[in-house]
Amino acid sequence: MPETILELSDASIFQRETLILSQVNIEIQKGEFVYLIGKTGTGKSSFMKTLYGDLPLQSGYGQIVGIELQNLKEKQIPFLRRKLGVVFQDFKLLNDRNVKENLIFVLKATGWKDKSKMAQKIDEVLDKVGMKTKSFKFPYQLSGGEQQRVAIARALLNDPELILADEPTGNLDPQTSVEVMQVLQDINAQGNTILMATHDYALLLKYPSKTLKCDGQRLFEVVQKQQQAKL
Ligand SMILES: Nc1ncnc2c1ncn2[C@@H]1O[C@H](COP(=O)(O)OP(=O)(O)OP(=O)(O)O)[C@@H](O)[C@H]1O
Repeated sequence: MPETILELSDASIFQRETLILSQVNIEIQKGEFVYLIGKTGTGKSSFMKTLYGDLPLQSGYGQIVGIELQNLKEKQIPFLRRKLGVVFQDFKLLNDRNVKENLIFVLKATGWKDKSKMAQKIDEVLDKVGMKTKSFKFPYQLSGGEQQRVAIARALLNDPELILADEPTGNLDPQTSVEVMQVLQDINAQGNTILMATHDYALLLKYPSKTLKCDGQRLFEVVQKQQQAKL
């Protein structure tokens, strides 16, 4: 039975009074890897922000990981974020502490108390992204690709039902982008559902998958053939 992790119907996305996207009708099923593409300024980040509760859904229906977006209350946002893993272009690691401490910070903030369980979880997520041996490094001692791997590990800490990655390779060179993408592919192969906003058409061609496109205030699915024709 497919499980719908994300569903929007007749939804509109606004930045204050400005309409960014309208008549959004999409679904993402458990286990899918979905790209979100579109020219700069077409609304990818606004869409992502709506999904993690940073922008209110002002009109239409939306549910994400079982939580309705249109009536989302301020106090439900931490609960929503705990069910999501969010990865940003600029990593957003805390520079004043090492990798392990960055992960402990998130675990504590999300209610974990048992030290041995925390250590076990940290080992597990760092292992998944190939960073187990670097847990004592500070972010500034790591390459961009390594920092993004740690950010992906951090997103995995609470076994998220959906990972939202907003331009995760945007600050990385092409080779490192492929390496980070391979980590995301491996995580997806292990059952994680991923929505990734990207500008990187080389990745789309190398790792074809379901693709949503923002264009002309609309968000719609495109097929790979069309993407290639437009390159
Ligand atoms: N805080 C804000 N207040 C008002 N308008 C905003 C705000 N943030 C973004 N916008 C506008 O919303 C539109 C969509 O921006 P958004 O950042 O969602 O696009 P994007 O597709 O993610 O672009 P990029 O690829 O450059 O990140 C743009 O016209 C932008 O100017």
